[in-house]
Amino acid sequence: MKTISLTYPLPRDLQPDPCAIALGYFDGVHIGHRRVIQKAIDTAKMNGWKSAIMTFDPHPREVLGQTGYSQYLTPLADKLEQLEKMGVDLTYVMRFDIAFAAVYPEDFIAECLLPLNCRHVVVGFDYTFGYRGMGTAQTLLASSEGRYGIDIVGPVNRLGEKVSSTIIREYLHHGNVEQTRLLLGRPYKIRGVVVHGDKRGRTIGFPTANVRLSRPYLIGKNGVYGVRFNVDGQSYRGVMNVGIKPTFELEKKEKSLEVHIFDFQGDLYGKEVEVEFLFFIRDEQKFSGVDALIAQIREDVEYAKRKFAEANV
Ligand SMILES: Cc1cc2nc3c(=O)[nH]c(=O)nc-3n(C[C@H](O)[C@H](O)[C@H](O)COP(=O)(O)O)c2cc1C
Ligand SMILES: Nc1ncnc2c1ncn2[C@@H]1O[C@H](COP(=O)(O)OP(=O)(O)O)[C@@H](O)[C@H]1O
Repeated sequence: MKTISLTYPLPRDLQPDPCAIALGYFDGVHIGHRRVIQKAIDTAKMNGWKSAIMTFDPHPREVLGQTGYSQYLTPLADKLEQLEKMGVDLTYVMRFDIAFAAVYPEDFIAECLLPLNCRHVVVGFDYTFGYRGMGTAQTLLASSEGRYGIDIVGPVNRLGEKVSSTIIREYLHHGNVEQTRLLLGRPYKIRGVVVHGDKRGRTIGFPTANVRLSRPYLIGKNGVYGVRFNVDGQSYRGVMNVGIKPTFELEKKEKSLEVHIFDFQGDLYGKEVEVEFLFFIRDEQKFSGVDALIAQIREDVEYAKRKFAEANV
């Protein structure tokens, strides 16, 4: 997949091949997004065009000063990875800045869309674009003048609701990672690097790989999770604590992610790893002492092993 970064106004020397393009922010690349993206891929294939995506970075809400959008389900690099996996030929990453936010919908079509040589545009039914989000699928229809075809993809529903990045974020805030998995079509996954912790893990019999996030991921509810831990091309099962380790009353109340990996021995410091959230086990707790914590971690491990075996994940 080719990735092209664009800023508004677009350069004049673009001479792209004809394409079918899907428009959207696509945080998470969830099953609703996939329907839109797949439509562009299929239309491109049928017509001998390139399949293309136009996405934006950073999130409009981050730029327009609304809160709550500095953490993502798929930070840009993860989004690109998912799009590539789907077989998209070309992704345009449009920088979302103040100048771009002020572009009227009709000008967006004339100045940002048509220069990309798009023959077909695919959007979700509730997609909005341009200044104050005033542009809709209807605007695209009204402005096409036969220059491009349009597909408007209807809502994809799951678990009784319209699949959306917002609802997935809410699920993560409640620790509902199994529901998240259904809506994403894959487990929620973060990437990071293993860093040094307080070296306490090994003294309590449960060494933990402390994972420092490489990208701005949304981390949901504090608590203990059953996870898959991927490193060096190998995949392991394990349990992860997300939280501030209240038992130890540490000065730094920073959120940490620590994975105890089953059937693993070795040194992981400095390694790039992936953690997939598979199921929630319990809330993080403050224990009366280390012995109570160790007893509980033993139970967590037993529970997780049973659950892994039952679910075969
Ligand atoms: C499965 C699991 C569950 C944990 N649950 C808690 C908890 O509920 N409360 C808590 O204070 N710490 C909890 N911890 C964190 C331990 O306190 C932590 O792993 C230990 O302090 C080691 O820290 P270190 O890696 O910085 O040396 C848990 C750790 C694991 C692996
Ligand atoms: N089964 C295991 N799970 C997690 N880490 C392990 C395991 N076996 C060995 N390790 C190594 O031990 C380190 C964790 O030991 P720990 O005492 O908890 O130290 P730290 O406080 O630096 O995390 C990991 O970063 C990794 O290099």
